[in-house]
Amino acid sequence: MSTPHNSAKKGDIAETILLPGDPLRAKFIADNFLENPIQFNTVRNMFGYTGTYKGKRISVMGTGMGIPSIGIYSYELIHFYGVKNLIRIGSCGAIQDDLNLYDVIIGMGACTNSNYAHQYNLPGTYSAIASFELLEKAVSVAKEKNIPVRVGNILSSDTFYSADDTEVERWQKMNILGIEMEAYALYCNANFAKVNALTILTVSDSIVKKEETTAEEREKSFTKMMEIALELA
Ligand SMILES: O=P(O)(O)O[C@H]1O[C@H](CO)[C@@H](O)[C@H]1O
Ligand SMILES: O=c1cc[nH]c(=O)[nH]1
Repeated sequence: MSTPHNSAKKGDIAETILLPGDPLRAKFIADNFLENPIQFNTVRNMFGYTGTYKGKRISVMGTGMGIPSIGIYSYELIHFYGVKNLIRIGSCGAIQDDLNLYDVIIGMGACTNSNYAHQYNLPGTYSAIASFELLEKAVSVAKEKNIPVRVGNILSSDTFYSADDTEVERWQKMNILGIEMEAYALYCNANFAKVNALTILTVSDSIVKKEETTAEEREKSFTKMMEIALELA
């Protein structure tokens, strides 16, 4: 069985999967961290691999950028491939002054400016939250590895380039730590299906301090969040 976006057969994908936006970050993880990785997807160059890490079966696959893209991939992983633990490992723009490049953030919840949750026809707004089980485990792995993490609320934005240059300040006042573009949809899909999801982010740029990393650094050097996520299988 395959889908329009994934050529994997049922059983090719592990119950736990790491989900970077960038498919080349998925390849980097397979090449550098997985034992015996086997590639299960190349459709649209959205590379996906399954291997083992410290003897445990785990997969990694790109999701592309933005809510519609991760919405498709995570839905298929959950409903067609039986994936139970979905861990996004992404980059984000920090919007608090005390966050620096390469800091690791765990998204306990995600706000959004997207309409993704309208599909559920809820009589109110939906708070998209992470799995407590994965969150607790990630925090304890980070402590064991001596990796400082900030746990809090993030923003999944539909825009990378916004027409409104005053909006960041308002999210900042609500104690949002960083802005990325996928977690909200991942959390909606996971909660709707009653499976586990978590988002771990590395600060790739500071929107407030006007500092940024390069594209190559975003692909290859965000290893602290990868080391935490790999232990969650
Ligand atoms: O580095 P990734 O995981 O792609 O995450 C962030 O980077 C992209 C924008 O540059 C968006 O996908 C955003 O969420
Ligand atoms: O979505 C994103 C990702 C990284 N940096 C940003 O400013 N936004």
